[in-house]
Amino acid sequence: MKLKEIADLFMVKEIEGNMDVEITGLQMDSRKVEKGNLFICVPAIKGFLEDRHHYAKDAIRNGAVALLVERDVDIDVPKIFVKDARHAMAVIASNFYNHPSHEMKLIGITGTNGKTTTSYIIEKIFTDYGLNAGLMGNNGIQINRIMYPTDINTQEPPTLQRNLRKMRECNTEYCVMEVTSQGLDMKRVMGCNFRTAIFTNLTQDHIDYHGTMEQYRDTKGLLFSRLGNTFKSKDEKYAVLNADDPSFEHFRKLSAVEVITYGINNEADVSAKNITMTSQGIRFLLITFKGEIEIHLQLVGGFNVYNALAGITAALIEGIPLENIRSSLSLLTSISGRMEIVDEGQDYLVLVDYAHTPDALENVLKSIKEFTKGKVITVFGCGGDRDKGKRPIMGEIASIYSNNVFVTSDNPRSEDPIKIMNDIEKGMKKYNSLQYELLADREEAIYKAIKEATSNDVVIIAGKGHETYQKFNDKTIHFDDKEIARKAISEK
Ligand SMILES: CC(=O)N[C@H]1[C@@H](OP(=O)(O)OP(=O)(O)OC[C@H]2O[C@@H](n3ccc(=O)[nH]c3=O)[C@H](O)[C@@H]2O)O[C@H](CO)[C@@H](O)[C@@H]1O[C@H](C)C(=O)N[C@@H](C)C(=O)N[C@H](CCC(=O)O)C(=O)O
Ligand SMILES: Nc1ncnc2c1ncn2[C@@H]1O[C@H](COP(=O)(O)OP(=O)(O)OP(=O)(O)O)[C@@H](O)[C@H]1O
Ligand SMILES: N[C@H](CCC[C@H](N)C(=O)O)C(=O)O
Repeated sequence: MKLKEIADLFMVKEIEGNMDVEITGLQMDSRKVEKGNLFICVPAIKGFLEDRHHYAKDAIRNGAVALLVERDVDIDVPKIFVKDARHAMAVIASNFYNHPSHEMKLIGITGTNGKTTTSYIIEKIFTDYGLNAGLMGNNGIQINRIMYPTDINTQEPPTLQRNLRKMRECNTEYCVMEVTSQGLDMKRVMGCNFRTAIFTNLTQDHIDYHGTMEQYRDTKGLLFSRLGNTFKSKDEKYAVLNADDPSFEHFRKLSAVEVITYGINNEADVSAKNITMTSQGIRFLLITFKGEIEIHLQLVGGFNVYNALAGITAALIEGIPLENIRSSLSLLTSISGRMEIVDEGQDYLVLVDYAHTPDALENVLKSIKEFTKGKVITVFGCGGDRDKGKRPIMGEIASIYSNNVFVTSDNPRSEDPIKIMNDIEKGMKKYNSLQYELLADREEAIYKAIKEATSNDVVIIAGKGHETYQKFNDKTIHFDDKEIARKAISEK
């Protein structure tokens, strides 16, 4: 694509230099620039990103041939000046890759918890039905059933649109994408032609970024308000909303498209009745606008009924029969790092889960309480450089529902692990003759928790799920909760 064609995408802009240069790709990280790229100078955002204008020189040195900027930088190369580089980046990326989201059906999932789980449920049902479905989210990018790693959940437009194009080249018909609140705020998915937008739930997280819960909610609402406001189109769009969530009405009002609801307690188009839970899974009667059927999930945790209902609704929209949905759900075993059982033949249950928000931890512990005959032993920590407000709340939740708690480290990043544990401890209360210990070394905490377990107990290792690293101020080390748990069980 010529630089001139890129400049012509904007009404209000200034240009400087030769617009005839050929652009080979788009980049917003000077370290990743390739020869012939356009380097996009996005500004810093809420203290989360370094201002890319500072890296323009590095980018040119590394092979970039032109710059998109919000303000002038003293480098003599062709430049396009725009008012909003993030908006421009989204427009350019979609155009550069020839709007791949218009050639497939895009399903976006937003909410505090349950995005990854719901996306896997959808992918399973769709794939079993013979549809080619890709995934984009926290666990990576899956194209033609191969998972590629990512360092970010909702990707920046140059990577996101490139990956959507790759998916199209591999005949992907559906892309199921996790859409985070930061992603929406940073305009990463602007221009993506979503067919279905799903809302899971809204509880406290990321207040460090958004400032207040209202702002966090309003940002999530963008996924629904941006779905469109016209009905003269062949590709119908749908908002799938959790009728039981307190924010339901807010999102319903924002949606101009058809709203389809799911829920358990409030009236909904897709609902579950007669729910029974064990440590092996969940059974319920599914009631939908297409009929009723008994569902058996091998997933553990009552909250997974909501994730299943959201996924089922997305499948019903695409006309997948109830019998196929039932069969796929019965075959879905655990999802990496989500209530995943670590089984070394021991007579107590060990679960690795990704609960890193108060609501997730509470739901997980409540669910465990429902089926545990013995003690609940919890290992968890809170991330450094993330919402500090959730630390004491999670401390209190862990103390309410556990018999033993090992507070430990979960990616301390630039913070002092001891300080994070102390923040958590402020919320801990001596409920039910609770015993707890602060152990910064996560491996030691897991070993002690497993040593403590006896027959019929449950050890829940929360917060890191599928992650295979631990991030410290000065280094990132390999760390895998499942691996350590397996070792600890077999060495016991
Ligand atoms: C803090 C932050 O947002 N970092 C994002 C950023 O990484 P980065 O390394 O470029 O970060 P930076 O702070 O701008 O730069 C760090 C250093 O890199 C060097 N640098 C930086 C830029 C450059 O052009 N050249 C360059 O040399 C400099 O030495 C600089 O000091 O740009 C990367 C490429 O897009 C992102 O992957 C990465 O997101 C990280 C992983 C992140 O955690 N982001 C958060 C805010 C986020 O978006 N999270 C949500 C998840 C929410 C959820 O799941 O609930 C998400 O959607 O992922
Ligand atoms: N519907 C739900 N309601 C509440 N908690 C849930 C729900 N689904 C999952 N959880 C809990 O949240 C954790 C994270 O689940 P999942 O990865 O599916 O969510 P996510 O929205 O993708 O999270 P993140 O944005 O942080 O990646 C799970 O390990 C579980 O503890
Ligand atoms: N996407 C979330 C994941 C948090 C996972 C937890 N293990 C942590 O590191 O805090 C975040 O980056 O805030």
